[in-house]
Amino acid sequence: MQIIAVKDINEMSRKAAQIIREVVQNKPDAVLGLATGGTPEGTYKELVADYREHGTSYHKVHTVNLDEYAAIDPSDPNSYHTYMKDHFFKYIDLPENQRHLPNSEDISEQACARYDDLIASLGGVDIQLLGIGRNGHIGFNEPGTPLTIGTHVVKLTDSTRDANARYFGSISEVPERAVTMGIGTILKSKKIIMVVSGEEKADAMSKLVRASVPDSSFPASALVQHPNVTVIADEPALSLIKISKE
Ligand SMILES: N[C@@H]1[C@@H](O)[C@H](O)[C@@H](COP(=O)(O)O)O[C@@H]1O
Repeated sequence: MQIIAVKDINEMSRKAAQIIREVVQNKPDAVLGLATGGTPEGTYKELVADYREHGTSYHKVHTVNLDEYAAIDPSDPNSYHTYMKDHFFKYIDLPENQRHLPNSEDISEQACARYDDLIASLGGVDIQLLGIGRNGHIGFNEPGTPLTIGTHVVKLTDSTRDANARYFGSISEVPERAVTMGIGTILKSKKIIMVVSGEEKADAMSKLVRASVPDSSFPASALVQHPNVTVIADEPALSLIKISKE
């Protein structure tokens, strides 16, 4: 796991966007695994700015998102379908039928399996963008989730619902379940980049750096098994870790 230490969220976003842009430039029909949450917002802004300035095209790209709330209307302002449209898709030339998110309305096992099949049929994810939850979740793989499974439905923990209550107004409005790529799905990606920003992630970041074996009580630790992971973390997120300046 390579760790890139940056000053702040702006530098983190520029770096992450640069890595994603290079993948698309080298492979115009790349499959991009995308994430939501507050942390990647700046990454999408940078990619949109790059699209406008340099015309990096997405017309052959497919995107597959990590997760979506269960039983939420895709047009709901808090759905991840809406998030992706508002932060990225509406600004770029990515055709609508090449944007894929987990089905929020059909959360059957078959629908989950179909999502993994779809990813496989596209040739797999070339680069997967990840954030991290305060409890170490990736996607919506909460602590305790087996580290080998594919796309599935999860019951969200109180910590995750509390962290996302800021979007919904109150915790009671936050859906209780979500559909997420499993860690097994995520680990099949050819390259993974994780963006981590802010002091509230410092504890998770220090656990991640110390992780040497996959441990389902801290899902992000599964990444130690993957050969191509880059974590871009800012100073506040790294505040509990001593990094040599030499
Ligand atoms: N499902 C998303 C995750 O994919 C994301 O990584 C996490 C952290 O979000 P934030 O970046 O807002 O802290 O939030 C949600 O739970």
